[in-house]
Amino acid sequence: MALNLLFLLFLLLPFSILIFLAFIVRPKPTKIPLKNRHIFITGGSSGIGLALANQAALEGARVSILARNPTKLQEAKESIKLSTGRDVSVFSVDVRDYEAVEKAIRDSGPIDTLVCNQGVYVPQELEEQPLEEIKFMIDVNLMGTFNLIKAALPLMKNRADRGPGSIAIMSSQAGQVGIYGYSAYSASKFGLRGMAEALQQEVIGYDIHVSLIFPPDTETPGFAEENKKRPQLTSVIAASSGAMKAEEVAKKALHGIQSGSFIVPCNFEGLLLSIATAGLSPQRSFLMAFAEVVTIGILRIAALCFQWNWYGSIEKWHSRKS
Ligand SMILES: NC(=O)C1=CN([C@@H]2O[C@H](COP(=O)(O)OP(=O)(O)OC[C@H]3O[C@@H](n4cnc5c(N)ncnc54)[C@H](OP(=O)(O)O)[C@@H]3O)[C@@H](O)[C@H]2O)C=CC1
Ligand SMILES: CCCCCCCCCCCCCCCC(=O)[C@@H](N)CO
Repeated sequence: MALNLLFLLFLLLPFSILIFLAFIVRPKPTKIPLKNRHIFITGGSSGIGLALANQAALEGARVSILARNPTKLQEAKESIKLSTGRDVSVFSVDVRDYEAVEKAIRDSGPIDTLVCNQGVYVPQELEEQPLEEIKFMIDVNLMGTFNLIKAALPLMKNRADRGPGSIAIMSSQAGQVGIYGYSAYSASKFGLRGMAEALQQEVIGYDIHVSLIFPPDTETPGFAEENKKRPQLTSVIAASSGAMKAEEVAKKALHGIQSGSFIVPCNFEGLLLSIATAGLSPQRSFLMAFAEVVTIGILRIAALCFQWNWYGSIEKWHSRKS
């Protein structure tokens, strides 16, 4: 009996510690507003970025968008004007060009929320993929985001009494788990996570909150292109998490950004994936921290089942080929 009680206490220990900690370190919930504040969205002329720009404009934000193609930017500007009645500023810039990025950010005025959403994806097996394509993804997705943040930070830090700021980075579920055909793309997105974890520690003192967004496959013009040449196995494995509409992803992303969450999953599978891969990333919500701690074990089992299933598909695919 005494032994049973001791065992029960032992089991309850992690929960008791958590509840105790909740009382001392109660994290204050941040609300990072959009209304009348400046949000700067890269890749804002298409897909998820365009949906983000639209919804932010609807919420009363001052919106700037940046992308390369000026025609697509103009079309985006007109479509946002039509659906929200608001004017957005457009900047035709390649994120790989640091000087041009710096100039656009300076010209756009003080930024409250920077959304680094530009991204390119060309899936292929590493052995077949030309090095130029690998470098292209690393340069646009990872280095481009370094360029943006490096240019924006000095100005974001000195926003003088404008309330909390935010830096949001568009990753992908392929930035939480490596997927067949995505060696370069996953590397670029995993890289963003390392950067974001370090950056959050560096900028919290200026009341700037970093958010990493992890969408599954999302119906966008870029995805339609990708789908034409995606290896079959990539599609089979990615299907484990279903597909979303750009508007749904944008809605989840804006909600995550406004609540100052570090990890922002977009669908149910994404939530499980985020807990299974939480690692040492920060967590502001006590409720989520609690959920993470109690479900992590069972989610590791689920993760292994997914992996076994994926390796099964890979094996089947090889035996069918030979
Ligand atoms: N769709 C999906 O399935 C998923 C997408 N994501 C991520 O979401 C983000 C947006 O994807 P999605 O909406 O599908 O993409 P789209 O291809 O539809 O749009 C990409 C946007 O980025 C811009 N862009 C691309 N390269 C550059 C560059 N070098 N400099 C400046 N702007 C650039 C494009 O404009 P332009 O070409 O004119 O420069 C366009 O506005 C990406 O980071 C992607 O990795 C994550 C998970 C799933
Ligand atoms: C513990 C339980 C785990 C639960 C489920 C795991 C499912 C993982 C699926 C990963 C899908 C990756 C899609 C990437 C989409 C993308 O980025 C491209 N379309 C290019 O933009």
